Amino acid sequence: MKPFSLSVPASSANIGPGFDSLGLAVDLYLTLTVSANNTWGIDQQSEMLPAFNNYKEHFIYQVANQTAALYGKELPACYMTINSAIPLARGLGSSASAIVAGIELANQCCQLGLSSTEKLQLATEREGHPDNVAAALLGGLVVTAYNDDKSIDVCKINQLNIDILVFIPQEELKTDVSRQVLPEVYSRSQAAKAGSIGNVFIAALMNENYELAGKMMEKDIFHEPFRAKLIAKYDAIKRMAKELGAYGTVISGAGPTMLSFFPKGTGAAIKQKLQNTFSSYHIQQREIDFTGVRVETKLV
Ligand SMILES: Nc1ncnc2c1ncn2[C@@H]1O[C@H](COP(=O)(O)OP(=O)(O)O)[C@@H](O)[C@H]1O
Ligand SMILES: N[C@@H](CCOP(=O)(O)O)C(=O)O
Repeated sequence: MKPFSLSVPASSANIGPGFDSLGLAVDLYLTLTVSANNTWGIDQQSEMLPAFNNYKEHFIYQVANQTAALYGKELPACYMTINSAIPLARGLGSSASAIVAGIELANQCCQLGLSSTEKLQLATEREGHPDNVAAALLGGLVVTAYNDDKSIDVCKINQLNIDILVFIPQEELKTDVSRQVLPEVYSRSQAAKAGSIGNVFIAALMNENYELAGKMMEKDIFHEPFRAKLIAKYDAIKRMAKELGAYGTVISGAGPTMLSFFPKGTGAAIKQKLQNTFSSYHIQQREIDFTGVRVETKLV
């Protein structure tokens, strides 16, 4: 096996009304450098990454091992260096990136020849929803549907002429905890309204009508009203971002990170003003990653 490296972007799911459907790939990366070895070795170079005692406990190894086994293969022993700039449990898809990395690790090490569709299928089954994993795999803004037969339909939007700010707090919020506050059922009128808001949101983005898209972003019915209470400065961040010209501000994924869309070219100056007010948050301007997972075999 030739040495290779993998990089997988972070992702922001939902973007307001697209609960479990929309995902936006952002330029924070999980990276793996992998080479064949006599025994397994995992070297984590980022303090953010979760501690482990034995390689068999490592989440990425487990996903890779399970993927290889599904295709009747055994994962060969590797030495793997892992780095990450994706904060854990903040609503930026760290678990989705780790799942995509594990699947790609097995794909490369065992020469599975998996297609994008197969990778998306495996990753969605592991994560439970396709929004983050589709963005991490494909890049861009993905619009997904997870069908009753477990197949996934996906469209990718590559044209977004906006600046993006993310507000990352110090506190973690696990996705499973943040899903527990959501209702099991919605009435027909709520579902119809929530669906129509999502439809207008995507149509407005396609028309580059960002004012309308921003208005729709902030009208979600599926999850934001229930999760807002889990985020300390939810209302204050939305209010100030709007005053400074944001099209719209939403919870990133299951939270607690928030994300704003701003007119192109305005993000950098506005970021500074917001950072001065919300000093407990790490506010970053991020770019959209339009590529998704990358594999590089020409290592120096
Ligand atoms: N690179 C990684 N290596 C190992 N485990 C990871 C990695 N990234 C994420 N995880 C696991 O996923 C958990 C976070 O998942 P989750 O609660 O869904 O939050 P999010 O995906 O929004 O960051 C972490 O606490 C950790 O258990
Ligand atoms: N659609 C999911 C997205 C979770 O994203 P994460 O980045 O918080 O894992 C949800 O809203 O629960």
